Amino acid sequence: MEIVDYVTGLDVKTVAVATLAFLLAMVYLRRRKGNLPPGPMQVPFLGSIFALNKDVRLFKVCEELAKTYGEMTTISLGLVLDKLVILNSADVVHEALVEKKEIMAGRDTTIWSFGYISEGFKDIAVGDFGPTWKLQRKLALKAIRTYTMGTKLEQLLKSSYSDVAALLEKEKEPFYFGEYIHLMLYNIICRMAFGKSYKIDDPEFLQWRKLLTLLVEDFFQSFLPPDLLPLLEHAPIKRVAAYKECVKELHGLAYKKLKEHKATFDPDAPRDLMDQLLLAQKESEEEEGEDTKNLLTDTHVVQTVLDVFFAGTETSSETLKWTLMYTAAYPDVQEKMHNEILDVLGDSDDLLKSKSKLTYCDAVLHEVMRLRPVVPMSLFHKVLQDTKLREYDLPKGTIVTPNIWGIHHDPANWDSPEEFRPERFLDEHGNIHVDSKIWLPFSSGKRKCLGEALARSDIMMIMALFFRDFKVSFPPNVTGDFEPADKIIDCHCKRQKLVIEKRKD
Ligand code: HEM
Repeated sequence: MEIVDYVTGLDVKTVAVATLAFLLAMVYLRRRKGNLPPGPMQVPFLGSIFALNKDVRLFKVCEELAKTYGEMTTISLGLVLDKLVILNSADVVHEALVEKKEIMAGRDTTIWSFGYISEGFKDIAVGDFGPTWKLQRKLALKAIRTYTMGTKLEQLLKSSYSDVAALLEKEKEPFYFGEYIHLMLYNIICRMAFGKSYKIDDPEFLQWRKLLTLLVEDFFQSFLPPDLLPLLEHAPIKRVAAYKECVKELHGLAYKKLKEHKATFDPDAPRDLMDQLLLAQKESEEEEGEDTKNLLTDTHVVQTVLDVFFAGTETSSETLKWTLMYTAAYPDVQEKMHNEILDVLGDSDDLLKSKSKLTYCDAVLHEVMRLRPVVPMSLFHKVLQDTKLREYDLPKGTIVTPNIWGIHHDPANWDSPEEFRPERFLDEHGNIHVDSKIWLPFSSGKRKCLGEALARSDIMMIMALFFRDFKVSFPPNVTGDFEPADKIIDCHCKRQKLVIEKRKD
């Protein structure tokens, strides 16, 4: 839809002239000269439109461009992002994100919609590198560890799983399985964040789900007019108003939770992630003095919890969806997983102990995440000081990102990369063997996914319970659609039906 369609009540000529003048000024100011890596032709305002319009999925386009431009490609997303350097080879990604990790740890804080939802980039995922981000990340990791290290995660996962398993058992015909996976992951995260056991039809739970799904599935899939021209934030544009309304509702829910938690907070008995963060806030004030007060304000606490929601639910649930798709397509793999789970876990429910012994299941998960990395272009990084990468100069402020999808599908890294072959992750003794330079679904370096341990524990435990109890297959005469959905930066599974039957053994 054209921007002008959104605008009501303004003289179109005035808007057009003002916009054009503003665009020209922006282009002039944002033009960066220098010795950047090569890339496809760019046109004013529209950037690399001719190369990018070949496929809506940026990761697919970048995979193709890498074949022409090699280890690094520079593209332009027009007015939103003038220059984006894509790192295509495993070696270059390592050099940039690991060897130069301090330099590559920034985030672009010019995108209006990200700034709006994060109340001025006060979260971890889009917050720029600096003392606040460091403290926030450290504390969030500490809080998350209280779940991954002990039995807490296992307990809340089991109860979310059993709610969903009861629903799955009722389904006799092929059905849209994705909804159930979503439900389970949202409920696990809600329980972890707020300690609240929602029933599946609880209005508050449904409200969380509705808002997060709307943001991730709709608003974050394209740029909003103020991302192109910040001034448009104040223009009467319907889509911007809808976004603001959605964010307002989300913040309303989150701050209500904060208020409830503060009113009943007991530092000796933290109940959930929000309490853990409040405790960390209190401790850091005591340990490091009043200075840290401004580093971890209530806004930071709320934003950290929202980060866990945003970053943790879609990613894990999409990974599980892909796992079900691949295991439906490879029944022999599924049987091997089932047998391993019976051997290791049996009828017991000691998931924590068993998880590390499920090596074949773990290899399957690695292979699914290689073939379908759900964040295939990572999150964009900002270069914090002038630097060189190979023969190219990357000035301070350049935006770079690893081409995770490309690296996972590159024949230079993987034998027959398009084949689903979990054994490639097993050594001759049957142990997991992973080269972290070429397997990077969680990215690498300073900004590496904060929730990797949590996601992997979560997914492995759900897999153990699910593949022990259920069998998954495609409906008769269906082979499954493995093409990622038409999303710009996410590798999501298309909505489709599966047959899920309770096992009798
Ligand atoms: C299968 C599941 C997941 C995948 C594939 C995944 C992948 C990623 C990737 C590729 C990034 C970008 C890293 C970069 O900028 O280089 C990221 C960032 C992040 N992830 Fe995950 N993620 C997953 C689950 C989770 C979970 C469960 C959480 C919850 C705690 C989480 C929290 C975050 C946060 C907070 C960041 C931003 C880190 C920062 O900027 O410092 N993720 N994730």
